[in-house]
Amino acid sequence: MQSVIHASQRIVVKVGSSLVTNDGKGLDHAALSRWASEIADLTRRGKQVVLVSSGAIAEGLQRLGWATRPKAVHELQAAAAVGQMGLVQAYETAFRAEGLKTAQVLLTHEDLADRTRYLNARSTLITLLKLNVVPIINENDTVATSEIRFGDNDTLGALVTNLIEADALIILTDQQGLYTADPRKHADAEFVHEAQAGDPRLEDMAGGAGSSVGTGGMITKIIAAKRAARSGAATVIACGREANVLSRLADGEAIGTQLIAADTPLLARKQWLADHLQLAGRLVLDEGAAHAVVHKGTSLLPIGVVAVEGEFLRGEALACVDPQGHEVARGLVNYSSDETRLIMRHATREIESILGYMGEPELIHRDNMVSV
Ligand SMILES: Nc1ncnc2c1ncn2[C@@H]1O[C@H](COP(=O)(O)OP(=O)(O)O)[C@@H](O)[C@H]1O
Ligand SMILES: N[C@@H](CCC(=O)OP(=O)(O)O)C(=O)O
Repeated sequence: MQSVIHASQRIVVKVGSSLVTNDGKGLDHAALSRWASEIADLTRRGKQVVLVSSGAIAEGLQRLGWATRPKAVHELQAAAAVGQMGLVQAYETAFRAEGLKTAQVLLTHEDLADRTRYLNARSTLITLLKLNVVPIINENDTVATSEIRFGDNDTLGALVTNLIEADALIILTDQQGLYTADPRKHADAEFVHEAQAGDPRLEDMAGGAGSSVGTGGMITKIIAAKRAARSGAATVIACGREANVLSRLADGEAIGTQLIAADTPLLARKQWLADHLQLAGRLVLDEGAAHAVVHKGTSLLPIGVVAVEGEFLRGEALACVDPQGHEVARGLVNYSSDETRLIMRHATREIESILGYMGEPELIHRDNMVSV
């Protein structure tokens, strides 16, 4: 088995808090220098690399002399703001020693949920890569509140992978990769060398965070791989403490767990629809409409809707659920909630007589809808 990284041109590398801060003991400058030198090696091979780095909160706690992680969000945000300074300073120094420039990019979920800001973030990142600059990305913790957070940087790494249509996502952590159970708790857990991203059995193997500073654990990495696969990217989960891990992967050495993308990549706009929208309500579809949307890829017509939940405006994102309540699709609605309540269960030709005007014939057009 050869690592997919060998043939990957554009790569997102994510490093977790436990690695970056030496399990919360303070920035691991030696590790940062190693990764910088390996990323420089990758760029010399013609690859483009984006780094998603955690560690701001853990480093902030250390700098502020706080022994325990506070619960209050504003204190965590303050710690992140302090720690982020240390983080970017350390990366800038480490990459400068390799002759590479860095750029700090802080993102929130809202930035990616807004189509214009999403496209701006995409073109900025691609411009930086063309300029041979290494973008260093983290969540903008200072402004992100709980409802709008990515929550963990594994998710952020996957969304950045989709955003720039990278070929691969490498998640560096404190384990060799994925085991059949958390190796900290199960000494007999077996190593998983390769699997398909999105295989539901992987989610049963993965547990929560292993250290006091990591947040997501293995489960967020497995879900990140599933998301990255939506744009056709493979994910490698490997140990960031392994010598020359990135260069060896680029040589083709099969280290870590490789999660291959099986599905055909979704079109960029559909990926954005699937991942970045905050839902404003739900439409309950009848059996026939749910089947047509999922299996035939058709638009959703008002006649197939049996119930409307929530208050929303034209253009907002809605979940479409089948009669059993399972989400089958999501998309951008052409009518407000009040209008939708009036036209649901009616044929398209009746829209004009009910509303007094005729907008689009579909409630959600197939181009603005994605099955989930
Ligand atoms: N099936 C599994 N295989 C490997 N590690 C697992 C598994 N389930 C849970 N873990 C835990 O996930 C931890 C890595 O996640 P986390 O602590 O969030 O690190 P990071 O800061 O790198 O994101 C490991 O240290 C390990 O204890
Ligand atoms: N934005 C936060 C990220 C926290 C986080 O997701 O950490 P991890 O699980 O170690 O990747 C920080 O920099 O502290």
